[in-house]
Amino acid sequence: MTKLRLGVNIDHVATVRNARGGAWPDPLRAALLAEAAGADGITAHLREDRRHIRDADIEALMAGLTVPLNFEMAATAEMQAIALRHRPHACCIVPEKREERTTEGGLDVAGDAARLADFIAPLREAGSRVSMFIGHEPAQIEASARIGAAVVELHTGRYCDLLSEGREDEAAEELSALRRGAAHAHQLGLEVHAGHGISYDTVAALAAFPQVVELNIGHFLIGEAVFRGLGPAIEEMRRRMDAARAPLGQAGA
Ligand SMILES: CC(=O)[C@@H](O)[C@H](O)COP(=O)(O)O
Ligand SMILES: NCC(=O)COP(=O)(O)O
Repeated sequence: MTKLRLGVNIDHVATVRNARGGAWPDPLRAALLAEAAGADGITAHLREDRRHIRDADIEALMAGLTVPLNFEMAATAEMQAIALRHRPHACCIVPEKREERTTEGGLDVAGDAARLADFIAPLREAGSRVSMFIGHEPAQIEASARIGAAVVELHTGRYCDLLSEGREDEAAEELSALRRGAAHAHQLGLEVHAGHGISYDTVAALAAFPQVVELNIGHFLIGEAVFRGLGPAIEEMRRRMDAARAPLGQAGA
């Protein structure tokens, strides 16, 4: 059985660094600490506006990491050239708007399938696993499979927001839709990941989806690190993931 992997997103170490314009805290140092605490991979999103991660961070991560890098990128020519230069383990194609506070929704793969098929082909040929960051709608999942993506990452932000707002019935509906989406994607031969906004309160329900093999978690962990340290914050997330997975017989497998 496949172990549920934890990808730690270190974007918001860079957010803190950039607030003062210097070099501290260093995202690579955070990534190496995350590795030591049991992260199976590191995720970093090089936004077009460079609001957190910068080009030099990607270079440092590529040179310094021993676990795989999941490079989050918009479907632009600039980002494609950067990905082809670095050839990260994975390229996750995300929608991006400069005016958004965070990634607001999933990529419209169904509405832009021909362009995205052409866009991801060189990334695949360069050896990166291509992942589409999408919502749980069947049309988006089916289009991701059709264009040749290896992976889909389901956007869990709405579920996490609804639960933290106490809107439990709506959260339960969203969770069911995510569960159906994970099963549908798996049936189509896609590897299934999930991420965005995941916290200690929301991780168990998502880790319990048997088809999900990777969770990418960042903002909550970097915030929690202020209180308990990055290593312990990650170890507690890992413990909760394994506990949720144990009934499926997949913990530590
Ligand atoms: C795609 C995704 O979910 C993450 O990369 C997230 O977007 C990073 O944080 P920001 O949205 O704050 O840049
Ligand atoms: N792709 C989602 C991710 O990398 C982490 O998102 P968040 O936990 O920072 O919201």
